[in-house]
Amino acid sequence: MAASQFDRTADFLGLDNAVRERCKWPKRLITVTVPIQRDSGETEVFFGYRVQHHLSRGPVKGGLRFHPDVNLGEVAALAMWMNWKCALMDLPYGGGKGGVSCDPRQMSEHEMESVTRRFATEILPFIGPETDVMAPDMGTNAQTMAWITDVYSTHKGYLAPDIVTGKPVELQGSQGRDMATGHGVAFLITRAFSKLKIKEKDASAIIQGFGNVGYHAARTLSRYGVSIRGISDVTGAVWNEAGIDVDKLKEYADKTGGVIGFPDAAPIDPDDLLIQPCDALVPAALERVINDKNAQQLQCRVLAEGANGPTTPNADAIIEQRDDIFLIPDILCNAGGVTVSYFEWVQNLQRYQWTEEEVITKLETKLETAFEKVIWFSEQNKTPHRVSALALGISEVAATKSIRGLFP
Ligand SMILES: NC(=O)C1=CN([C@@H]2O[C@H](COP(=O)(O)OP(=O)(O)OC[C@H]3O[C@@H](n4cnc5c(N)ncnc54)[C@H](O)[C@@H]3O)[C@@H](O)[C@H]2O)C=CC1
Ligand SMILES: O=C(O)CCC(=O)C(=O)O
Repeated sequence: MAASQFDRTADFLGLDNAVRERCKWPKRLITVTVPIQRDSGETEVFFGYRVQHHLSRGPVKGGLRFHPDVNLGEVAALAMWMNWKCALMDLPYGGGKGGVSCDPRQMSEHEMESVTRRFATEILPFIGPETDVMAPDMGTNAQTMAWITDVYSTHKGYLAPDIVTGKPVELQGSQGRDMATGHGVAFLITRAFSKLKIKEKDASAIIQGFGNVGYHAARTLSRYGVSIRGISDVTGAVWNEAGIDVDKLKEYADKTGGVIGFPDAAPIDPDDLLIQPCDALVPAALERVINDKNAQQLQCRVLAEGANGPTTPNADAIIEQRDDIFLIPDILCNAGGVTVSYFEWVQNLQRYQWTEEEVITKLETKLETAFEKVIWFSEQNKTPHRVSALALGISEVAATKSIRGLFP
């Protein structure tokens, strides 16, 4: 998907073949084995990956994912998308992504810590505040980043908070990073609503995924007055036409392990959830969930891609034919996370902390600028929003590579 989106956009931009090839292929693909002792006493070997797509504009930046489906190809695609996202947001980074193929739902806290520390140790030679700065993604969180900070700092002999972002605030993490991605998704939905003349208090939303991105998107949207009708996670989906109390659902899901069984909403088939009428549909979990089977049936006004790669190219083609869906493409929609990660890195380099208000104000300014650029580009070039966002990101990277030149 990432490669075909790149090819389509590079064709549109008419990229010179030499630059095109240099933009397309990842610089480094690192695969490591991650042996740990499980609580049972048995040894298990996991596979871990880090892909550093390019370092032309600065260190690579991107999350670390723990999920059973993680593989080198997926991580490479996610790293490629990070390139264009960072460039679209005007952040001085290349794209990176990492992951360990493991199932956090089947692991104790101690086993998670062992996997994290061993993975960090294995990739130590390849990371650093000027080369590769990781952050949380699916299945990882602020605690994971704290363990990586500890491994790296112990190795260096001093505290190096700038080695990762998305750390706990107690360890010089940034105010606002935890909510940044979901808050950004919700903020951009309001920008799209304003273009479509939809009022928040009359609007409804459906959210797939109730983790970091889904929960904070739901929470912020409901604070704006949007009614959250349906929410799903790995345990199932729930529906309440009158609106779900997001804080209550969060309390319930934390206690029981998922949304299913929430007493103030009815169960609904997770696939059917995506095709219910709503003003905003937010896929905030997995890839390829909007595909050629359901794209024609979507009944949303705004499709806000909180997840990376939730829409297949076939579904894109269908959505482009429909003029009733306003797409906020992933590299724009979920860019709030990496933007506040950048703010965190800047604060860490300066050993200085900003307030939450400063962080969120700067975040919204950056998101608004990128959003308006994408809309402007689409109006000028009659291109779909995804192509516009990719074109803006890819052309920045191509320009950097061209001007730096190539050693003969
Ligand atoms: N955490 C961040 O700051 C950022 C995350 N993203 C992307 O957002 C997506 C979600 O990431 P996080 O919220 O961080 O992960 P997370 O691990 O905090 O939450 C993932 C959620 O998805 C749910 N889920 C898993 N399988 C599902 C299924 N089959 N149906 C419905 N829900 C399912 C899980 O139960 C969980 O609620 C990923 O694509 C990630 O790459 C993008 C930008 C930044
Ligand atoms: O915060 C970061 O550095 C990376 C976030 C991320 O992995 C993403 O935007 O997909």
